[in-house]
Amino acid sequence: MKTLSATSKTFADELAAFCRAAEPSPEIAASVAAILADVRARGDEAVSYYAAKFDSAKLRAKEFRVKPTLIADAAKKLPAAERKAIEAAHANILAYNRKNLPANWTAKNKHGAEVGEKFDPIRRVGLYIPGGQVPLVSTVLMTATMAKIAGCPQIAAFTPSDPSGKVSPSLLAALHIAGVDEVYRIGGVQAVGAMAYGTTTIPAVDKIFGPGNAYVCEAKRQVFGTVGVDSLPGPSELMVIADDTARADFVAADLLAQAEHGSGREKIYLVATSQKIIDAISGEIQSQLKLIARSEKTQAVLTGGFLAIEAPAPDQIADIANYVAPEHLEIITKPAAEKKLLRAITTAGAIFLGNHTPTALGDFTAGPSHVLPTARTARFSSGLRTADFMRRTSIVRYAAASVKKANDVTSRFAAMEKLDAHGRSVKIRA
Ligand SMILES: NC(=O)c1ccc[n+]([C@@H]2O[C@H](COP(=O)([O-])OP(=O)(O)OC[C@H]3O[C@@H](n4cnc5c(N)ncnc54)[C@H](O)[C@@H]3O)[C@@H](O)[C@H]2O)c1
Ligand SMILES: N[C@H](CO)Cc1c[nH]c[nH+]1
Ligand SMILES: [Zn+2]
Repeated sequence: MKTLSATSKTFADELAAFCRAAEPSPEIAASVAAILADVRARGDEAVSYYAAKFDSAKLRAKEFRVKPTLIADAAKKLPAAERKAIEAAHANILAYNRKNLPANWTAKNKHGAEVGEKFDPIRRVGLYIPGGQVPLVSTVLMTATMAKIAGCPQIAAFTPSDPSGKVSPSLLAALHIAGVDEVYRIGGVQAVGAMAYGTTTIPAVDKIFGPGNAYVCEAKRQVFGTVGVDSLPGPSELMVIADDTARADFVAADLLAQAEHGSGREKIYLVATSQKIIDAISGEIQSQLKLIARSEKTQAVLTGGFLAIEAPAPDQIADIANYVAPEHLEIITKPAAEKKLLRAITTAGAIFLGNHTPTALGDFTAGPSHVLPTARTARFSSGLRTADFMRRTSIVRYAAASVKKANDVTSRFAAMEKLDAHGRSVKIRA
């Protein structure tokens, strides 16, 4: 763990350097570009090659797609307790995301013409469901649910298989419950390439959704333009802002939870109002680390990806949070400070308030999607929601009376832009 004081002269540079380490390195960018180019050139053959190389899975093209019967079967055999959990989370996610379904609208402009917007589902969407370290069953619900609410007619999901070609049965069951039956046992950059360019067996999608490790995230960045991408949700991040009302054991548990994801590039930040609080939480982290499974990968994040910052003043804390733009932000402070911080912090992916709101609730079941921007991209993008699965089209209708009212304005613009034919096309109707 690295500890900084927000009042030190070198603080801004040190914080910037720490954050830069979350961005994809030139080496990652170059290797991703090479894989994407190969998938574009060789299609299925390249997808098979990289599935063998990175996932040790020997897959022929005709085996990429998971048979729909296998997906339905996984749902049938799902243990009752797992079904109950998936259905309960699904209900919350559905309810939350139905609220952000955009509605068509029309209004009259100053000329009396009709103007408005209509929203349509994107025709074919691809969902990336991470599965390199562990199968993220919840990501199925956090993406597919919104695609369904939006009404996307074609939804294809991609997730890496294990070396024997198997995909987690719980993940397949979640896909069935969410209503997705086009599933490919392909992950990583090769899955993003297949979604973007299409192959003989995998039709290209119009937009790619979902989180992934640094390679997957960089691949999405590189294919943007050929296809749409939702945002850049990469390795998980959490910043906890804690004063002396924060329970050290709770904060430690939450930091360990996001460090646990295991790609090795996760980032955790503790911003505390005193060194005493940092010490108490660090002590808790060390004792709780002994209690969790897969602790070596978590330990690696604690060593290289954990930054503690002592910052006593709320303004300073808000500046730090706005700079880092963390994927998840927990604010565990006295009510007055919470109110101030909530107003001043404008760039976090998702905010969790108080001692009883661990980020894991948002990961699994609270309602908003856990697909959230990382690596400072929350400065300009937000978490996934239903509208991301839709296209918006503006609509305009002038009648003879309203076009007359617009003629003066359009002829002036046509003159300023020296575009005579533009002006004439309105004048001829006025
Ligand atoms: N920001 C979010 O919204 C969000 C949500 C959920 C999960 N996550 C993050 O998603 C990540 C999931 O990572 P994961 O690794 O478990 O699964 P993943 O499915 O994202 O990536 C696994 C794939 O990466 C590819 N890969 C591995 N090493 C490679 C290399 N050297 N070169 C090229 N490709 C390589 C392999 O093809 C493998 O199938 C975690 O970091 C987690 O924190 C983020
Ligand atoms: N914390 C991840 C988002 O960064 C979401 C997740 C899924 N499963 C567990 N956690
Ligand atoms: Zn998580």
